[in-house]
Amino acid sequence: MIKRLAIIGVGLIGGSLARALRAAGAVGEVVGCGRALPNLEKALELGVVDTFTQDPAEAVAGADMIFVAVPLGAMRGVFETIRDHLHPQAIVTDGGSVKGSVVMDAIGAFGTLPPRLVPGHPIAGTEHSGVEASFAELYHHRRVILTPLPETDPEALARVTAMWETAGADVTCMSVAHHDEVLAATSHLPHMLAFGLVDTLARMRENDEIFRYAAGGFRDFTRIASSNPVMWRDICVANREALSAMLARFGVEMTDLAESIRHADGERLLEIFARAKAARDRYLDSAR
Ligand SMILES: NC(=O)C1=CN([C@@H]2O[C@H](COP(=O)(O)OP(=O)(O)OC[C@H]3O[C@@H](n4cnc5c(N)ncnc54)[C@H](O)[C@@H]3O)[C@@H](O)[C@H]2O)C=CC1
Ligand SMILES: O=C(O)C(=O)Cc1ccc(O)cc1
Repeated sequence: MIKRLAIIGVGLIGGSLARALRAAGAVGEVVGCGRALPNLEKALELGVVDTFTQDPAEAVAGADMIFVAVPLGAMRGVFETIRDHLHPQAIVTDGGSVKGSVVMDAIGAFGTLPPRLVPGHPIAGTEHSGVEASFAELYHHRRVILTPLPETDPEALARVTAMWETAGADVTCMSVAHHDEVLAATSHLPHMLAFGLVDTLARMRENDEIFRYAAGGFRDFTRIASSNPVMWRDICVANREALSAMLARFGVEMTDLAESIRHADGERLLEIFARAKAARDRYLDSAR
């Protein structure tokens, strides 16, 4: 049971956690904190938070659990603002999509990694932002990755694990570096492909006509290109090393595919498509 939960950044991710914990009766009071007043007023009106403030230092006062769910570029500033206002037993965790940058931001702000800081990442979301997009079931049967460090307090880790499980999630732990490499491949690269494809087509002269004749495959593939540009700029910058490596690798594979097409190498094309179909079918089976 969390007595006082401070949510810094009451958007899709922060708002959904607050809703889930409230629905489970696992939280006493929820204090929301953010920069945009209309979003905080909406959070209050929707019953996602009990009170709100625009000052993170005020939000964390007396809180036993603090969830930071702001864009990655705002993490360090939030850590610096809350640093001197945390209760000694308070646990700080976050939902940022990259973990190496959050750990570096925490070390930069606190001087050393606080033992009661548990870096985390829910592998769940949508292309929508803001508290109005949040919903209590977002984390049901979805994975949450925690990346504790050797200095992380086991009791803090256990409490954050229990919090996510109460929200309906399955919790996995892994190292910061492994997290950032895996997510570069499975989440950050696909978002780059969607953004890149839609931008390329949008800049072609005939784009009105092209979009008019786009079929379901285009819609499925490009849904994530509607995601928040600020959030994705921050993810790219924060995970630039792993993402650049994945993009370079993918570029080589695309060049190979283009060559096979140019040479009408049907055998090679069948080999690539059959391997990809089998892999996706296996993924869907295991995700069921
Ligand atoms: N959108 C998604 O599908 C997922 C996002 N994430 C991560 O979760 C975090 C939050 O993302 P969303 O909830 O989607 O974004 P969002 O845009 O819905 O919510 C972010 C909130 O943070 C507030 N904010 C921005 N700067 C702030 C600051 N300096 N101080 C206090 N509040 C501030 C904004 O006003 C906004 O209400 C990001 O770090 C993102 O990488 C993680 C998993 C999935
Ligand atoms: O909308 C989708 O399908 C997503 O992939 C959402 C998402 C975005 C960022 C994350 O770090 C995790 C999940």
